[in-house]
Formats: sequence, structure tokens, C-alpha cells
Amino acid sequence: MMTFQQIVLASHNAGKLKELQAMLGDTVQLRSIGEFSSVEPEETGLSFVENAILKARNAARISGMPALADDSGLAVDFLGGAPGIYSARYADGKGDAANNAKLLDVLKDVPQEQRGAQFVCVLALVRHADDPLPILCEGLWHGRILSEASGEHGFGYDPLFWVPERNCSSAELSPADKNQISHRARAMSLLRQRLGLA
Ligand SMILES: O=c1nc[nH]c2c1ncn2[C@H]1C[C@H](O)[C@@H](COP(=O)(O)OP(=O)(O)OP(=O)(O)O)O1
Ligand SMILES: [Mg+2]
Repeated sequence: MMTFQQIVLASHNAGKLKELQAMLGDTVQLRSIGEFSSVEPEETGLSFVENAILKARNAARISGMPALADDSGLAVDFLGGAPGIYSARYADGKGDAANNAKLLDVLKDVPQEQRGAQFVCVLALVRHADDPLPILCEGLWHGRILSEASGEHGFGYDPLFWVPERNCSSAELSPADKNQISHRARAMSLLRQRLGLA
């Protein structure tokens, strides 16, 4: 079994840090890569797995610590899985509000029953920068894209993501509830099992 007291989180996204730390509990402390560097690596991979590994290795190299990365995004059925790994860059780096506005616009004439989508999360944990055996865990969350934004919690595409099992948007869920059922929660549950924390 691997034990870690501190892991560096290879993410500059404060929403992810908050959610992942809440899921991990206080046995493992996540430190933000932002404490070590403000430079974000270019996400050149073609898959969530590749980008998660790339970010984890980069953070381990910079910090000298074991590193956890989260590569995640929204895969919309009608768009053949787009924006997918490009979710954060969908509106050319203009941020969450612009990404959401673009998605609403692209789907404006698409009827309800064709608005299915999945949130995807891949977690990659490396013990050191050159680790030949990263731990990889994936989680999916099925829902639908709303035709207007709703809710104030969460981050990213949460206001546009309808959660069928709760009858509300992901941004209307309490943080604790989202952390029980989200794509990230599913991936983290697998990771906790792999680390012997579950
Ligand atoms: O629970 C979520 N609720 C709403 N939106 C979400 C969620 N999970 C991922 N997303 C969206 C945000 C971003 O548009 C993309 C992740 O992109 P991704 O590159 O993995 O993260 P990021 O650039 O924000 O931070 P970083 O790469 O430093 O970890 O998917
Ligand atoms: Mg990113």
C-alpha cells in the first residue's frame, strides 16, 4: 500500500482543489502547485489520460513531491464528444462564462432529448516525475445540457448541466451533494480504494 501525507495537486483550478480535498478528508493534505509555480503546462495530449499524466509529471518535477492531476471536461453527445479535452479552451481561453455562452449558442436549436452529455474526470497520481506506473482513475457523470444557466454553486459548466437523479442543475446542488455523485467523486472513490484509504 502507498501512503502519502502530502500530495501536490497539479491544478490551478481552485474549484477542483476544494472538491478533491473535501473528498480526500484530512488524512492526506493537498498542496496547490500554485505554491511552487504560476506557469501552467501546455495540455498537448489527445486524451484526458495523456493530459492528466502530463500535468502530474510536470507538478512532481517542479515540487519534488508526489503529484495528483485532474483532467476533466464535458463531452456532449450531439457534438460527438466535444468540447471534451478542450472544455477549458472552448471559447479560446476567455473563461467559464464565455465557454458556457458558446455552448448554449451552439446547442440553441437542439431539442431536449438530443442534449445528453457526460462530465469526465481522469485522476493521475505519480510518485515522482518519471514514475513508470501512474495510478489512473476515471469517473463519468451522465446528464443533459440545459437551455439556460441555473444555480450559483460549483464552477465551469455546472450551471448548464442538468442532473437527472436530483432534478436540478449541478450548480444547484450543495457542494457536499455534488461531491457524493459527480464524475470527480467517482474517480476519487476509485483512487481512495487504490490507496487503501477507502
Ligand atoms: O465538476 C465540474 N463542473 C463544471 N465544470 C467542470 C467540472 N469539471 C471539469 N469542468 C470543466 C471546467 C473546464 O472547462 C474543464 C476542465 O479543464 P481542465 O484542463 O481539466 O482544468 P483547468 O484548466 O480548469 O485546470 P487545470 O488544468 O490546471 O487542472 O472542464
Ligand atoms: Mg487545464
